[in-house]
Amino acid sequence: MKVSVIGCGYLGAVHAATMASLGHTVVGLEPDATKVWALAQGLPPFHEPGLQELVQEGLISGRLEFTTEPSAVAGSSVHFICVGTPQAKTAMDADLSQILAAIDALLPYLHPGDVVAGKSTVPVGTSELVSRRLEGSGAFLAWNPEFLRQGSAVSDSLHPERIVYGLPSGGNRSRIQTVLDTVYAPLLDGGTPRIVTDWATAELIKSAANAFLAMKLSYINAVGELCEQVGADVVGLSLALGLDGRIGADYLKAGVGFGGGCLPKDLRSFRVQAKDHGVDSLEELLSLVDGINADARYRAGESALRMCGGSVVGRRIGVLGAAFKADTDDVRDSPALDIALQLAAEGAQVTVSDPRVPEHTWLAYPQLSFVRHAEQALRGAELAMLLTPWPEFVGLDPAETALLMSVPRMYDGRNALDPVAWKTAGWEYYGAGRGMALGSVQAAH
Ligand SMILES: NC(=O)C1=CN([C@@H]2O[C@H](COP(=O)(O)OP(=O)(O)OC[C@H]3O[C@@H](n4cnc5c(N)ncnc54)[C@H](O)[C@@H]3O)[C@@H](O)[C@H]2O)C=CC1
Ligand SMILES: O=C(O)[C@H]1O[C@H](OP(=O)(O)OP(=O)(O)OC[C@H]2O[C@@H](n3ccc(=O)[nH]c3=O)[C@H](O)[C@@H]2O)[C@H](O)[C@@H](O)[C@@H]1O
Repeated sequence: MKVSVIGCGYLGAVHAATMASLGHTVVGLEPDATKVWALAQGLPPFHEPGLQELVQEGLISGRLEFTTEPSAVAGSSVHFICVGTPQAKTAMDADLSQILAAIDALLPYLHPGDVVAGKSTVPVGTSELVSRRLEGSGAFLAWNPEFLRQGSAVSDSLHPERIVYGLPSGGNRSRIQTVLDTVYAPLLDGGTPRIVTDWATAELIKSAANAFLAMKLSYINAVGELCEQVGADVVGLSLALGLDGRIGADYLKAGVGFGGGCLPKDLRSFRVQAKDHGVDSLEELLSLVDGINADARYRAGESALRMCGGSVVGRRIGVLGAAFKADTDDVRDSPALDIALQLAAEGAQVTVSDPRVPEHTWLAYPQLSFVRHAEQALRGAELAMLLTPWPEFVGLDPAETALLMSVPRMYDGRNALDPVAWKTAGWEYYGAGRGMALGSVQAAH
């Protein structure tokens, strides 16, 4: 089947390459000529494990191409909409301008019977809006939200936990479902559960999923704050909670809070949706989740201040990590970057190290120094802050690293280090949600 993917950013580039690997002929449409050039060379413009190989396989097979030319989508049976839905610049709701522009650009090339499948994360009611725009084209609309995570996007796409179709009511429903079943046949045949529902439910499934993950994270971070107050250890607590199958161990790693291009903005968009529809209780719940998350970042800065004796003015701080999580180069709404900026604003001399964040990112932050390797960030520093748990940071040798520092102090914002090993090597160690607790976890089967 020929399919098009409209928007080839973090989601679309992975979706295009995945579709090609499932055997489809794929055209990826992207207005950013630099991204198209890179993708067409088989060199994705961002770091995502396994993506380069998948894109190269697609290009070599002849089934995958990238273009800036909208007419190239003509003849595709399914058009996947993967454009951005960022938070609006002056409000908390989602900015749908990329979606509407993408649909308008698609209209001249749609044929009756084509399926337009929205994958972007959108507020409830967007499908209704988009379907009105498609009127007269003869194309059908499905909302088919995506659940992949950056850093494991390729395997998440090839082995999804579920596939959701939001379909219109009426006679064309089964026809659209058949088309999508054909697209996803290799995954469905492999046993991936498929949920078929209406547009509004599909839209809400995605918002509710991201908000639930955010809620779990803010819950454990708030409990972590209590742990710090009473000298308890949130890491041991999380381990014990996670062994309860009803709770589950995922999204219980306490730290500096969640970030990225999706969880924070989707949480805020969901807040607006709840408020707009008069569900104040949900809005209040989500608002607390958002507030706890902001607080987790703020508390990291406060801990740094405390560890430096009450002021960071002129003090050298080495920050390990800038990306919002490991295995991505993405700094959108990154807690690490936010905390580094907070400390620079307090007067600290902050040097940030990240193995993947592209050099051009730093042009926007002249108040920070940037280096590629941890050693360069930590040399002469009196506080180290581990804020993104890249393996190269987690694997640092505490004794050797202590020699780099003017004072060996570690704030572990991800609880990724072994506090006993670091303290034994002479470090003052402080973990988010565990304070100076010596790692009280002992698990045995
Ligand atoms: N990043 C992720 O892991 C996931 C993202 N999502 C959702 O997917 C959507 C896209 O997110 P990202 O890929 O992270 O954003 P992104 O900003 O990396 O990618 C969006 C791409 O769309 C392109 N674009 C903008 N206007 C366009 C137009 N009119 N026609 C064609 N392309 C256009 C942009 O140039 C950009 O390359 C968002 O709604 C997001 O919430 C959903 C699941 C996972
Ligand atoms: O809509 C999206 O774009 C995606 O958003 C998230 O994926 P992603 O943003 O890639 O990252 P996550 O792995 O969910 O992590 C989000 C944030 O939570 C933090 N986190 C995660 C887990 C944890 O235990 N503790 C923790 O602090 C991460 O460091 C990161 O800052 C969701 O997990 C995906 O299902 C969803 O498709």
